[in-house]
Amino acid sequence: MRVAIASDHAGFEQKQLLAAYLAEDLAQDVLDLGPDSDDRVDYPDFANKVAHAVANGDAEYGVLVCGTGIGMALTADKVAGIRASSITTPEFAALFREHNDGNVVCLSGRFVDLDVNKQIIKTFLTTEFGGGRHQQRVDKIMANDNR
Ligand SMILES: O=C(CO)[C@H](O)[C@H](O)[C@H](O)COP(=O)(O)O
Repeated sequence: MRVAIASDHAGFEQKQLLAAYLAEDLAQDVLDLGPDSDDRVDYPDFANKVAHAVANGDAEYGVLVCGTGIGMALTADKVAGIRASSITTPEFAALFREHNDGNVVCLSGRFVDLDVNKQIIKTFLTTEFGGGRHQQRVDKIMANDNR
């Protein structure tokens, strides 16, 4: 599976470690869309890179890391085809996949420990969408893409 990942300066350190975790421990094909240093950048520029990679099929899932995960989620979720959320626990990661068919998970590099973010990513990538009643709700969310 191909997973796109990016961060801003606040998420850079964890992004580097999480990209290695994805490749080495979870055996994913990782598309690292930057940045290459912790120089200050604007998170929407990197959220857009990952969101468009997922929306156009270059990657199946996306991972974004900023200070809180919130700014990344706000940006990525505005791209057609994207269901992005800030996630801070593995339990929410499971429900984000099972109920919402989330495709871009947004993490906090400043307030959530690396080990918890690893668990979130693992859960996010291994939990299936539940379908059924959840599908009709996701369809209603995605109808907003055409408005
Ligand atoms: O987007 C955010 C908040 O929703 C992220 O936490 C950013 O990383 C943060 O805003 C960056 O702030 P900084 O003061 O420029 O480091």
